[in-house]
Amino acid sequence: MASIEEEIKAIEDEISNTKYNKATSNHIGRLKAKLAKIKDEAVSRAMASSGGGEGYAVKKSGDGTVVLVGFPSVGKSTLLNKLTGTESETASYAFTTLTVVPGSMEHKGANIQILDIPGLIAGAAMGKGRGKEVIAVVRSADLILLLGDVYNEKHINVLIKELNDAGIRLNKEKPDITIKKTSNGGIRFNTVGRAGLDLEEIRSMLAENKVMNADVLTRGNVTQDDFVDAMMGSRVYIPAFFAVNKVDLVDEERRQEIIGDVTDRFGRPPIMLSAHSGYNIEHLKDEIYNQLGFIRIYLKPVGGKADLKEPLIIRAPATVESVCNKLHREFVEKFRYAKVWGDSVKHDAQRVGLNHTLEDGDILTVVTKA
Ligand SMILES: Nc1nc2c(ncn2[C@@H]2O[C@H](COP(=O)(O)OP(=O)(O)OP(=O)(O)O)[C@@H](O)[C@H]2O)c(=O)[nH]1
Ligand SMILES: [K+]
Ligand SMILES: [Mg+2]
Repeated sequence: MASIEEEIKAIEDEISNTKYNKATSNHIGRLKAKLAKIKDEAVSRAMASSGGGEGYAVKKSGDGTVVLVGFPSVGKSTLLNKLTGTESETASYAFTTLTVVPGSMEHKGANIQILDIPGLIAGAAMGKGRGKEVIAVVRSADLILLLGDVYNEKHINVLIKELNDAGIRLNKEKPDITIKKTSNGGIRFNTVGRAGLDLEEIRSMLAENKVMNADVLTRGNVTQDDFVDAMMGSRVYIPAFFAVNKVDLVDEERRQEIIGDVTDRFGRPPIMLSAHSGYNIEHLKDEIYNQLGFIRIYLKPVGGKADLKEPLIIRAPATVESVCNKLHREFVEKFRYAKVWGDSVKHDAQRVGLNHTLEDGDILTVVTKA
């Protein structure tokens, strides 16, 4: 019997050797669904049997959490220390860091949690190295900082593949797909806007998972891969960017070569860093702040003046409810209504409810029951 690796390889080969067209689309969809099933099973089996037990319990804190992901010894801990003043152990040998080390960075009024973790190696999604623990932490990130160094930028594809195998989708919106299993009636498919898929393809993919009856709703142009992800579940969608450390060790020509390489492989240029010399560290802080998508909300007590000096910092999209939750849980429990001045409303002092979405610079008053 073929090993799982061989089975996976055979399906991957068949998918890439089959041209996608009307005649083959159902078959390809079926293969993709089958591949996802085998891979997910292999991953959960490997994870269940690999050591490490509990994983690391790290409480998220602050206004957003960034996880530093990279091969051993690219300088994750050195960078954490530089950004946050933490003292995570650093050394020239691989797997110096064996747990999660949290630090916190103040930038432009935001309090950002940064997590330093053990190095990630090929096979991590299957539990290799500290894969099990590392993947669990990465899945909880609000933002992933992929870190390489000047010697290994070509391996960026390995990082992306491991995260992908672990169900982590980078820089991608979660596709809008609802699959509701039913007890009869076959597959019913509704779509809002131009659908990327047709009923037959959807039927083939679901059949591979032994789902014969379901109501399916998609919005926008979704692909087969998106559909398989929705069907399998447990996928996370996280923004990420790439930085290359230790640029102090190479000349300008090599730097340009690295920038070209990463741009080709990742689709966007990296931030070139030196955690040792501090080169581009301020730029990196700005990038982290921007990528987390913070907005500022100015709070105005009932009958008082708005505090225009110290806004509340929160990630977009933010509703009145999420701001209330950040302030104190009583605000939600005793909520009557809120008043808003700013871009998110048509007129000043507009009354809104908990599910109103706020915009950067809004002024907010929350009125509670006595
Ligand atoms: N030249 C140079 N060396 C660096 C830089 N940043 C880190 N290093 C060195 O690279 C080595 C590895 O650094 P660490 O911070 O331990 O790397 P890590 O990614 O945390 O490693 P693991 O925890 O083992 O995965 C150490 O010897 C650091 O001093 C840098 O900007 N320039
Ligand atoms: K190291
Ligand atoms: Mg380390």
